[in-house]
Amino acid sequence: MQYILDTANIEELQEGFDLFPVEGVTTNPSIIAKEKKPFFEILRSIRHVIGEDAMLHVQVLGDTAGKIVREAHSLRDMVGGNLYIKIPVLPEGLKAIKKLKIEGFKVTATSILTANQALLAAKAGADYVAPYVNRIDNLSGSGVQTVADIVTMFENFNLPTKVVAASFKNAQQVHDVAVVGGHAATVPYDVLKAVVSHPMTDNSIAQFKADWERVYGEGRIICDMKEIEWVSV
Ligand SMILES: O=P(O)(O)OC[C@H]1O[C@](O)(CO)[C@@H](O)[C@@H]1O
Repeated sequence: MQYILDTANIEELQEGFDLFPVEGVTTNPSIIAKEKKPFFEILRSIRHVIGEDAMLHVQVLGDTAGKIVREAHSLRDMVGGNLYIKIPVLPEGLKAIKKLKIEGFKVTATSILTANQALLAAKAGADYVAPYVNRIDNLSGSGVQTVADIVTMFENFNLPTKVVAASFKNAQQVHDVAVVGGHAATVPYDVLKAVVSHPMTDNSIAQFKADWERVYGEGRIICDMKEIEWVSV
């Protein structure tokens, strides 16, 4: 499963890309608006931090296929790199996906709440579909089951489209999406940190350190000959 960071915050992206095996970034208008800076300035800063090869998924705002296609062209000109145009899965969005795929754009279909919507987006040519796990859960549905259904549908019909599950609020949702074969998960940075953390891991490390320090003093191993000899005495 690919891990993607769901944030436009530059400090989070610098730290997240430094520490974690993340392969890209997703944004949407709400995530961008939180940063309170000019749109293209934010996107260019993100591209600078993550490099040209990492995926950057950027959502359009247009409500007709024509407007969406024009926005996609501007994004390609102004941001570039490994760019995915995020398009909401409305009828005009499906039309835009078909047009943009003919022009060679990479596309992520977003705002997906049902497996039916995901299948239509895949048939239109989307590279990724983004079902909203937590928002589905909040409507008494099962976000994870929706992801599982989409994965099954794509397998049934041999579709190359990948599922990038989105809208996560906790680590268990990320776990469950991986178990059902979601190809990617786009997660806020705090959720990604929750995925790696466990209190017993911290306890174990504290215990190792205390045991070491009781015998050897300062807790460190440095790999030059002097230290190795010292350690092995
Ligand atoms: O429910 P939330 O946390 O607002 O998430 C909505 C999701 O929509 C997306 O735009 C889909 O890619 C993500 O950026 C985000 O995870």
